[in-house]
Amino acid sequence: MTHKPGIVVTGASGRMGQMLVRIISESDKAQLVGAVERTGHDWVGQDIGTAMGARASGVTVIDDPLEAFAQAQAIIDFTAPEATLEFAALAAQARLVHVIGTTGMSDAQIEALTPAARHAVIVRAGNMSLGVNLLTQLTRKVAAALDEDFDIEIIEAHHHHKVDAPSGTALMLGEAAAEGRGVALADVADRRRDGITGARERGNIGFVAIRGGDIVGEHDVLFAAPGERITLRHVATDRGVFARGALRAALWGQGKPPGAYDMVDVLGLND
Ligand SMILES: NC(=O)C1=CN([C@@H]2O[C@H](COP(=O)(O)OP(=O)(O)OC[C@H]3O[C@@H](n4cnc5c(N)ncnc54)[C@H](O)[C@@H]3O)[C@@H](O)[C@H]2O)C=CC1
Ligand SMILES: O=C(O)C1=N[C@H](C(=O)O)C[C@H](O)C1
Repeated sequence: MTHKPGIVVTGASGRMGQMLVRIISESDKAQLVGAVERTGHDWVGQDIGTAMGARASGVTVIDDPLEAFAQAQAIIDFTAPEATLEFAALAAQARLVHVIGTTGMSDAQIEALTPAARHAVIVRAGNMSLGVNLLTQLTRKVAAALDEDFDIEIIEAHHHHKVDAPSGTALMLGEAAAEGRGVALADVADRRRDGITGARERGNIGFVAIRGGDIVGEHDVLFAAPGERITLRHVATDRGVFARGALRAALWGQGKPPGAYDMVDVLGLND
């Protein structure tokens, strides 16, 4: 019998957590061995399947990540920045593959993952879908082919519960566009527009965030010049695309040397 890597889902009651529990439970390549929620959450102590309104899974939601990680080969983590940093330290101690989908991390928080990546495989991406990771490659190429006559704007739309802006995906696309242009995103990002802003600065990369209803995730990269426009677009209609990508990353990371990776590595999309 082949060994199926054991996976812990952190933030198991969340929108992504529940989708991950479902996708892992249906997979014949991995097994769900743990579900973690924050202390005080109603689901702690309950079977994750039952809490989700499905069949009992035999996995109880607990609030002690260390105990959960002891059973596992990988954790899949779509939670919040502070929680992700805590999990990274624990996953590194246990030498687990840590798949990070959490967005809204500051530069300092991302930098703080570096020590953990010396001991464990970390796969982190603001978007785990195949489509968006292809879109980043296309964005880089189009940005490299066009000059600054083309204003670049990144427009993203998400559900009304989302707490961070711009989205992790928008920032990935912004990085790709900046890389294509040979500039640093930090030098050209235009993230705030309100009031008398003055005319748009040539060469800037603008970000626009829409929040409403149950939008899963939509991203447009607009290249607008006098007389013509190009739009590259990705629309996610089902969180399963992120969860399947994350599971693929957790399996891909098994046996890889410690380090910081992203979905471009997992999907083999390097140019
Ligand atoms: N990279 C990607 O492909 C995607 C990333 N995301 C990101 O994933 C994150 C979560 O998104 P959602 O599931 O929509 O949010 P959510 O709010 O539905 O779920 C987050 C869960 O994490 C739990 N949590 C927070 N702190 C915790 C802690 N210390 N210990 C254990 N659990 C803790 C919360 O109780 C909650 O259940 C966000 O940052 C979002 O932007 C979402 C979708 C795709
Ligand atoms: O919070 C979400 O929902 C999503 N977050 C990710 C992001 O910030 O880009 C990915 C996806 O768009 C859904």
